[in-house]
Amino acid sequence: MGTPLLELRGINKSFGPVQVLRDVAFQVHPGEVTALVGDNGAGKSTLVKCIGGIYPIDSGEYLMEGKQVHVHNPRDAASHGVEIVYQDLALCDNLDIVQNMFLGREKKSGMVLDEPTMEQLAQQTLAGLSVRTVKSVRQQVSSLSGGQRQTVAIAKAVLWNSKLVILDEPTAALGVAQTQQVLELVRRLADNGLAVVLISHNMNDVFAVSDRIAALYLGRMAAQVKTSDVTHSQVVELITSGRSGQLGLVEEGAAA
Ligand SMILES: Nc1ncnc2c1ncn2[C@@H]1O[C@H](COP(=O)(O)OP(=O)(O)OP(=O)(O)O)[C@@H](O)[C@H]1O
Repeated sequence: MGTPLLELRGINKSFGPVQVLRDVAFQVHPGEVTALVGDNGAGKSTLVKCIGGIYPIDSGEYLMEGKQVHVHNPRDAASHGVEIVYQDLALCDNLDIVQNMFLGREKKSGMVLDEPTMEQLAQQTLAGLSVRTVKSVRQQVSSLSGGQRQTVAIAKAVLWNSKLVILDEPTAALGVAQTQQVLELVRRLADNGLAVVLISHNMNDVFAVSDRIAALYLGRMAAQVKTSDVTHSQVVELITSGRSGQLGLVEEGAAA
């Protein structure tokens, strides 16, 4: 395996007296989907927010393409090509797809908004992701289905020359067919060369699209394994007890 796109070493994060992340190591490779799994409260969101610059890390190293970087805020993270699609999607219902994709980062031609360029870039991005479910980029977001909204949020994230896209439970609120479409899109992002992190509680989704699985247990990285090397039940064990056979945590922290 080449140099990881993102590598975290020895990450610690506390909120007051509560240590939420302990000595966490995490690697994400370009062209791969890495599933980030763990029980409620394991620390997945906190880890992702540290990667995205929303929470400062207390200690540890953050490397992009092998070089240490300092990420203090979301803008720093974006400058390194990191984009996060949160569960609430942060889309504005009263705006259309183009307006949403460029919200806060509008392109201008002189003093006025460069609508033709933004429209063209939005179309190109959706076409590049082989998205055919959206009829017009001038459609209001309020008129879109849950799956289409997720697609727009993902397209918005890849519009900015991103290298790493982190998706927080993208299929949580979707039906079967829409879940399938979103999973196909997730796979396509990686096949286009992006590094993708997928937070998911759904083992079927994890096994359907991921190349690797990183399992957090009580704020510690229990294991990071190739998906093809493990079974569903091993991953469930890693999630629930931090250990499965030879895999996982050994000393305190593991229930086994
Ligand atoms: N801002 C905060 N202040 C204090 N404690 C926090 C804060 N954010 C998270 N925590 C605590 O950190 C732990 C990990 O939470 P986190 O949300 O990262 O877990 P998670 O794995 O994403 O869980 P879920 O699957 O339920 O979203 C929890 O015990 C939570 O209560």
